[in-house]
Order: sequence, then C-alpha cells, then structure tokens
Amino acid sequence: MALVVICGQPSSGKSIATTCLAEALNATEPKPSVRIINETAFHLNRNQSYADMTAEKNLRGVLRSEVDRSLSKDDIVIVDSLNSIKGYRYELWCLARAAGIRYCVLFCDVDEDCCRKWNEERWEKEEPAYDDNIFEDLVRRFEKPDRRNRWDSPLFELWPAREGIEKSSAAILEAVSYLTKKVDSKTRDVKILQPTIATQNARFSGANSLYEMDKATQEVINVIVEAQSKALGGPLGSVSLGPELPAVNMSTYVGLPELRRLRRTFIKLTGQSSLSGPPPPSDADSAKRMFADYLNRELGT
Ligand SMILES: Nc1ncnc2c1ncn2[C@@H]1O[C@H](COP(=O)(O)OP(=O)(O)OP(=O)(O)O)[C@@H](O)[C@H]1O
Repeated sequence: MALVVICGQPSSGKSIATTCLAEALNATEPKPSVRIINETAFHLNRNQSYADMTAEKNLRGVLRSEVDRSLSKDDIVIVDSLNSIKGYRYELWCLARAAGIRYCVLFCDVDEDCCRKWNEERWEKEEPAYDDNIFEDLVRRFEKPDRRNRWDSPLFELWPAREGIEKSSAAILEAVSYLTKKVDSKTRDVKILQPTIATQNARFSGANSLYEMDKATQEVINVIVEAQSKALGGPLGSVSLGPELPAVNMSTYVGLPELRRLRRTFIKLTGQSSLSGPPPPSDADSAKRMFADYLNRELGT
C-alpha cells in the first residue's frame, strides 16, 4: 500500500514520530495494517551499527532487504531509521516504485544543538543513546531531504523542538490523509508510483535485453568467485574483468550470497533508473563497467 521513510538527525524524535503516525493510522477506518521496520527489531545497537562505514552499510543493507521483503499492496511500511543518505532514500524510493505503491518522507526537522542536548539527556535518563563521536559524525554527514527530489517527495515536515510531536500534528495528519486516501481517476494529489515496465522494455530491447544484463553481471560474479577461490581467503586486491573494463577492488573476501544480493539489487536499480537517471548499459561491456563501478561503491573501495 505504501512506504513511509522517516528521516532526521540522530535523537531528533523519529521514533516518537513513528509511533504517533502508526497510532494515527490505526485510528482510521478501515484500519490499515502498519508495519514498523527499525534497528531495534533486529536487536542492533546504534553505536555498533554506526561504528564505521562497513557496519553502517551492513545496517542499511539489512533494513533495505527487510523493506524489500515487506512491501505489499496491503500494508503501510514505516522505516524508522536515520535515512540520512540521499542515495539510500533513492534506493528505498526505487523499491516502492518497483512495488507500485505510494511513498512519502516524514522529516523531523530539529537543529543540531537541540538533538545534541536530547542525546545527552538520553544518557542521563539511561536510555540508549549515541556516543559523542558517532553523534557528531552522523550530524556532519546528514543530507537534508529536499522535496524537489522524487525520492524526498511528498515531504511532510515536523518541528519537534518548536511544536512537539502529537498524533494531531499537522504533518502527521497530512501524512495519514495522503497514505489512506482512496484513489480514483479524479484524485490528483496522491501519487502511486508505477513500475517502469514500459521504460524497462525500451531500455533492454534488442542487444540490451534483460538476458544480456543477467549474463554480463553473472560473468563478473564468476570472475570474482574464481579469483577469490584462487586467493584461498588471502588478500585479493583488484580483480581484472578484461581490457578496457574497470577492475573490481576486493579488499576483503565477499561471500557468494552477498555477491548475488548485490547483483540482484544492481539489476533492479538499473531497470528502475528513470529517464533522467544515469543512462542504461548499451551492451555487455557497458553492463560490466556499470556493475564494476557499483560493486566498487558498495564494497567501499
Ligand atoms: N519534542 C521533544 N521535546 C523534548 N524531548 C524530545 C522531543 N522529541 C524527542 N525528545 C527526546 O529525544 C530523545 C530521542 O527521541 P527518539 O528516540 O524519538 O529520537 P530518534 O530520532 O528516534 O533517535 P534515534 O536517532 O536514536 O533513532 C528522547 O529521549 C526523547 O525524550
């Protein structure tokens, strides 16, 4: 039915906003099925989850997979996490589009100093809180949502420090109305994302068939798996994919299930890129090049 991305600085009231939104949704008729996805559900400790880039990437991967599994035409899924990286919100938006459901962002707009104070108070109250260095790092890297981006729109803004967070807060009511509104041919203010089957067909027609894309990315995986097996778990460095193609930099061993997951996500994301996004691969080598770049980004090299 819908995906709601909660977004905000650390300790900005996101979980309170999530609870208020879920309660407000549950008070509507017919009562929708609401599912909250957050770190707590996975027993993840915030200071460990954001300790370094690898841990943070793992956390995002876990949450994204859970969102991917949970999206359906019947449920409202709320992702209660920082969701502070623009590219990550784009990925979540792509998942909503692939599922053909509505999407929105609920932003807790609180200035850093106030979040810092609330975080300190959490320590005093012996609630789970962020270590100072992690808090400062997250605050510095926060990418504020911008309603002009498709993946930040529609954007409902809460100002918890100024106005508190209530079930009756304007942003919560607007979000509830958007999420539960019946849509007919006259409804213009509710956007249901459409999977881009038409554009996918155009993109992967002829030589660019999905089959070619599948084959090219599978070949990359095969090369990596073979190189890793030859290295016998030792350091691998860069894996060559052939002349005029970028090497894949493998600083650590990556298991086959993870490689398969990355491949599936890549294929999904490439198929979903809009016409204004990066151009689709035009042949097997372009597909390999894009996949290698994607792996290098995802594997953090
Ligand atoms: N409007 C408010 N006024 C005062 N304190 C608040 C307000 N909103 C949140 N807080 C305090 O901020 C702290 C963090 O709240 P909450 O857990 O909702 O934030 P969060 O953004 O979900 O945190 P995290 O980044 O850990 O997920 C809590 O201790 C809460 O009491």
